[in-house]
Amino acid sequence: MGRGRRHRGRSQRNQLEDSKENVRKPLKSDASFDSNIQNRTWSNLDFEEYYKEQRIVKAEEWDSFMDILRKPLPAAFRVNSNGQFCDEIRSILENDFVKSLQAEAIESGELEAIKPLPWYPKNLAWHSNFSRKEIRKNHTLERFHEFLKLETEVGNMTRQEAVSMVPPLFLDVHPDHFVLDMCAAPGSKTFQLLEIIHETSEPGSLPNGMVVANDVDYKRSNLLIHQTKRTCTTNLMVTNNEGQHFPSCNSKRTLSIASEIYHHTIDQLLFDRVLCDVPCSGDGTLRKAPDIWRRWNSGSGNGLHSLQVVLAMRGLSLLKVGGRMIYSTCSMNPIEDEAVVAEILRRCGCSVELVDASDKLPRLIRRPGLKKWKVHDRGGWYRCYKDVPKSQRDGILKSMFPSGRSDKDSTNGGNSYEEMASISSDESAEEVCDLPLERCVRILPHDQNTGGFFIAVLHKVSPLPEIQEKLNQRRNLSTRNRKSSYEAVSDTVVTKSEEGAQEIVLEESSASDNNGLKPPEKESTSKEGIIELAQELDENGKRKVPPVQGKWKGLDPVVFLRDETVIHGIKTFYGIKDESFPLYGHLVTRNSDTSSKGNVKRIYYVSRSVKDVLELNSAVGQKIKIASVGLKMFEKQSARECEANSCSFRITSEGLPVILPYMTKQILHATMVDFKNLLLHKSIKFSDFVIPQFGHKAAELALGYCVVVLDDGTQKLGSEPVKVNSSTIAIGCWKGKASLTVMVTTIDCHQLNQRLSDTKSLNV
Ligand SMILES: C[S@@+](CC[C@H](N)C(=O)[O-])C[C@H]1O[C@@H](n2cnc3c(N)ncnc32)[C@H](O)[C@@H]1O
Repeated sequence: MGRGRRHRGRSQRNQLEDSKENVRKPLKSDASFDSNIQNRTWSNLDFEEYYKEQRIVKAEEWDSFMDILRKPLPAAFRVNSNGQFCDEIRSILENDFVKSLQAEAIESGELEAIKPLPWYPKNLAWHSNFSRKEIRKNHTLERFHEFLKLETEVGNMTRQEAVSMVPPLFLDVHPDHFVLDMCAAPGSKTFQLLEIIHETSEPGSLPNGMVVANDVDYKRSNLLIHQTKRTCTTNLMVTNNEGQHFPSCNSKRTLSIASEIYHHTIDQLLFDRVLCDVPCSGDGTLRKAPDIWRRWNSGSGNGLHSLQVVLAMRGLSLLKVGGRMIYSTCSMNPIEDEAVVAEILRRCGCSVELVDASDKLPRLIRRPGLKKWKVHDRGGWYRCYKDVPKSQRDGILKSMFPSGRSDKDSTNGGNSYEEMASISSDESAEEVCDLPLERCVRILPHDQNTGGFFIAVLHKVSPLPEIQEKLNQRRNLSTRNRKSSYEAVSDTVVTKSEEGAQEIVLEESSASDNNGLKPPEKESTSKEGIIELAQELDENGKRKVPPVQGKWKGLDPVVFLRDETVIHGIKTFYGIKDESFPLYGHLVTRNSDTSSKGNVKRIYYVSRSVKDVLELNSAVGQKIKIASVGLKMFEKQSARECEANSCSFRITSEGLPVILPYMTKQILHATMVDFKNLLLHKSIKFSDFVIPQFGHKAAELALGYCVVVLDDGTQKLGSEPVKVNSSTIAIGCWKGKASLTVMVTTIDCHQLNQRLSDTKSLNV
């Protein structure tokens, strides 16, 4: 059991393989050069000229900087802190692999042992540096590689670039926070955020907070959904809005008739924390994506600057006063980094502060943000905006310069926000920004053998200036049509105006297999499909609750399951009491036909926080485009299985850890020997169990889904809920007429069996 368990179907694996950028290939060592890579170009003169001119490192460091960029990136991975076997895995890394590899390194003088990242808390993140050739030659490395492969496959470990692990650690997330991850796919940082949200939760208890993981790109969101499945969380909503237009769902502002009909407890969606990890040119990832050497030019950074500004501004609008936002990129380019931060500080005036994060993660080597830089395009270098010819001003914006001023601004004195930044006294010299940009965090590859990264921590101290809110809206509108060089942006979905809140679009949409996710399509604009809720009156002249339909074409609607027969059937069969684990109001489906005779196949459980946001979203006319929500907890059994019992839904592997503490029926307690036999043989006749009483108890259960809990001596048998703690091990099984059959994937059975063999402390 535990959060680490999940199924992984073939189609999902194929999707993973099909994915393109930013998604790691499964466990081929990053450090391995195959002949293909060796033949690639590992230089780009424009890149060298650009960064020399920007002085991102001192002249005497230049060679070390360039040398490391041409070396492959060490593989980095994290032990999932919510995984059930987190402590065991860390101990295997520290005591088994580190020691064996160190001994061998001393003997041969060649190998570098795997190492924990010194700045990552609790020794939970590691990196290793070896090639495939070395794996083939060394038995311990081969064993380590297999271990990493298996633990990643079953969800106990995650591959993630070291520097990409930093932003969630700077965000200071608490379990009761509402967190928005604005540009979230493929989801490695979302995974970390969820781990923090769940950090202090006892098994079965749900935190008050939640994460909204948004990404405009449907395919990449699908990867995120797959990746975060392993967290077994009910506190996640995956959305497909454009970040710069992410709705705040202000139900007070929208004159929505729907808000009279839908009950909602929060009246606006504001966040305690926002992670704004924007699309960028990505030259900090050169070591893992050497193709960038060939493609690099200064235009990509310039082309993304304004999108990055509007994304960050929207993030700040959605942030609660007192909240914190991280702006981050994996680019080393000041136009995408400091220039964006300077522009948002100018726009927000005193309402937003740049936080000095130098006391955070003291062992992480970082450099201060730049205070001066220049802008480059095909026409050459510009030191200030007034040098930019009129013909170039479409592409080169004044916000890209350290002062953020045009010539005209400086003669007129600028506006009150822009006065915060000034140009140096010598007008003809290079501009220097006097905002405290040194508080930004630059991570350079040669400092600790990583990729490059940029982070700014922002604190909202008061509401954004009203004028700025209006400007944001105008700028958002104008960027809506502007083409960005980032390919994902070309996929933008046209969103509706505020009036959309009054409309519900009646679009036919059928059930899909992936929590409502289907290929992306535009929000439906079919006129025939739109009905005004005001027209929907019943025979007594009262407004009827509208039929729930999908507003977003291509995505199934999220519908609360209200069917008493289904809910009662589940509660009775599994012995779940409402007061301990409320189902009503927390179950949703992605199919508008929720009658018991209808074709509801999957039922998702949502936390209280997610429920509140869903209700608010209904009230404002479904402005949030929801790709996936909650945790798949129940799945319809096959027709033959259904015949067997009164409840036609079985519990999913990912749902089991959450619901098990509240189940009082369909539970068996097995000794180690019978438990291991089940994992090994998958199906065992009642008469063949080693402990005959176990076989008898199994035979007495109702036909259908049941749970087998490994008995560690602490369980009281009877109708009490199972005493679940972090070391409880349980699997879902099918109780047939004569046998018990395991309903867990082969790889999960294998991994669990191995873990049980390794864990000597368990009672056998
Ligand atoms: C640097 S990646 C994010 C990586 C992610 N935070 C992680 O840790 O796995 C940037 C993401 O922004 C998304 N994106 C691009 N334009 C966007 C927009 N206008 N709104 C929201 N997401 C956008 C891209 O699809 C891409 O997945």
